[in-house]
Amino acid sequence: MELWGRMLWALLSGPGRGGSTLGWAFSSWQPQPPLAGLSSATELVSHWTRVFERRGIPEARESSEYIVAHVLGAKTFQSLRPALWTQPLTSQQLQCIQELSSRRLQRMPVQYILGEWDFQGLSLRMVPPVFIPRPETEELVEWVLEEVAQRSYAVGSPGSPLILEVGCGSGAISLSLLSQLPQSRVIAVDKGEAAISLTHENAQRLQLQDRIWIIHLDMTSERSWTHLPWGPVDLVVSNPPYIFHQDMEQLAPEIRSYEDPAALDGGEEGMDIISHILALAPQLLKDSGHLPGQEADPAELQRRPSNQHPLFLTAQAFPQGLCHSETSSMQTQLCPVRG
Ligand SMILES: C[S@@+](CC[C@H](N)C(=O)[O-])C[C@H]1O[C@@H](n2cnc3c(N)ncnc32)[C@H](O)[C@@H]1O
Repeated sequence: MELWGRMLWALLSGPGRGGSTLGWAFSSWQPQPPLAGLSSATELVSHWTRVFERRGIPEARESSEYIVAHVLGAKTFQSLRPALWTQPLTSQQLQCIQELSSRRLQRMPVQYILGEWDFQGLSLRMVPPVFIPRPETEELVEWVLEEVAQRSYAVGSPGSPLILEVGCGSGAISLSLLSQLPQSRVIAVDKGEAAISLTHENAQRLQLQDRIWIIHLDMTSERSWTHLPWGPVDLVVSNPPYIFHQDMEQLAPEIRSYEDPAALDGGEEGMDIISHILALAPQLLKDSGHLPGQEADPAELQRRPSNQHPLFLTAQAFPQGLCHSETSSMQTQLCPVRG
């Protein structure tokens, strides 16, 4: 995950921002002949690190280590048995490393190249263009877990809490919550067909399909909320599209070329989806009387220099309403203020 923390900054900095020197590496890339003379994992990592560096690929060493480790059946290079570092690779392995590395030269994110990535200890399938879960989103899961731990529905009550996730993407948030809250149920919605299909696949893969209802739904459509199964919910959680529309062009090639723009583009003020969620929350939440977000002034949210607005709302009243706190250059959070 450390890779992502650093890689993400590079990705979001993008060309022309933060002194990035990156350009479109693949424009000049040509298929390369087999790597005669290179045979061990260590040599291959060094070779591809140099190639990536020369082509301005971010996280050159980490990228090559992940690729080589993956082909050798490990998650990280460090977790490979030391004997494998120096052992000659088969020609099939060499070929495979070359193919995967060529995708990295085309700026494909490592997560898509490997086809899987860990989130909250779960191994999730990753398929373009479904949004790759960011490490910051793990914090959102932690807040929800903290919140649930403080509420009575956390203990012993089957089917509780009932959680709605708006924009489930790969299913990262929903499935993490299900795996850590064995009594909970989740309704996961997304307007992207690829996202819905990947959430289904990840739910099956993790054997969590029995407690999740996955719905293909555009949450901005009028009729959308009349057909929710299981009635009003205890919690609404979302990591909605969050990039200001005018910043979309500035995104790094990894994001711009591979991730679904609909997962990123939050409209002119970055608030399109979040405003919808706040408006709908009284209908969606149990104890519909009180929406913790009522005190959140959308105008104030819009003034925030945010790139990301993860959010969760609960059915319980929080007298102090919502606070906004920025934990990194990447995100603004909405969280309940506790008394
Ligand atoms: C930033 S991604 C978050 C994905 C996932 N929750 C995560 O954190 O990895 C936002 C998701 O919201 C979905 N989305 C965007 N607009 C939507 C809408 N109007 N209704 C439902 N889902 C939407 C996108 O398809 C995308 O999967």
